[in-house]
Amino acid sequence: MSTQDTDSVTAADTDERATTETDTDTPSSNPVVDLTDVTFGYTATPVVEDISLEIYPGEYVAIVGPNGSGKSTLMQLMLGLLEPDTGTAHLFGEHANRFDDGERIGYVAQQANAAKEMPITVREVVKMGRFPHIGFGRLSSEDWTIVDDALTTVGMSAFADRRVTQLSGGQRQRAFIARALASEAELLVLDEPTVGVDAESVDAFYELLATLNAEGITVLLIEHDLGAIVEHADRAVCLNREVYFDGPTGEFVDSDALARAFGTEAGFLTGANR
Ligand SMILES: Nc1ncnc2c1ncn2[C@@H]1O[C@H](COP(=O)(O)OP(=O)(O)OP(=O)(O)O)[C@@H](O)[C@H]1O
Repeated sequence: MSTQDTDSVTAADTDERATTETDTDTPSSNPVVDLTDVTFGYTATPVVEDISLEIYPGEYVAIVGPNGSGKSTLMQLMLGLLEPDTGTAHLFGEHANRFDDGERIGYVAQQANAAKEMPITVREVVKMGRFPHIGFGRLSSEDWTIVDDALTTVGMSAFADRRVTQLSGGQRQRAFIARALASEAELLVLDEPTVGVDAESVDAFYELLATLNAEGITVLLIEHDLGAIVEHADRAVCLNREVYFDGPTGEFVDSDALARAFGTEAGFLTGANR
């Protein structure tokens, strides 16, 4: 979904907006992520080069590309965790800095890195989602309601008191999505969220993402499984240092971008060589 409900906006509302000098509402057409001519390298050789792309509220975008093609780097540039060598990266209309927008962004890191050693419970993980709102103060009863609602949404209420180290991969990912929901994030960023998650849980996981996206949350993910991307995401950005394709997922698999970006891997990815 990529549009917002504007039916309820009356002509009077529109006039008032037009004449209000201190209008701080963000128009729905403003991009959440806005990269312009971004080039970045860890050394003198760029790993992403001359990337321009915009992601709008409500979109469901998958970044795809072969190993080492710069996907995670691009995501870090989008979030302001890395600074472009040249070009600009904006997040919610400002210089990208994930920490300035902590409450608006839910970041779900790669499964392999997430919570491996965290000796805390699921509820404690989800509670962290409230920290951008309350600092290190105590959670109010309203905050706890938000935490419990987030646990319910991801189907993890029954596991609330279990340590995250004692969860399956899929359950752990749900716990981290619940943390993002508890922070009332507008943008959910997921780096290979289904790595290490069993096949059955993967389907349920994508259903959850679809539900959240239908509720208006912008979803941006890195995913290796092209089948999953075509089935679930609306838009694919295919990267191999440069952008090879940016458009509807349905058009991606049939485009020559797949072969150009992935080379001989392409047949395996689409199942042609299996
Ligand atoms: N911290 C770093 N220091 C130096 N080089 C790095 C660093 N992180 C990544 N690279 C290199 O930059 C290139 C792009 O890496 P990146 O992790 O962005 O690719 P990716 O598409 O996410 O890969 P994968 O699909 O394997 O996770 C690779 O050649 C990688 O070796």
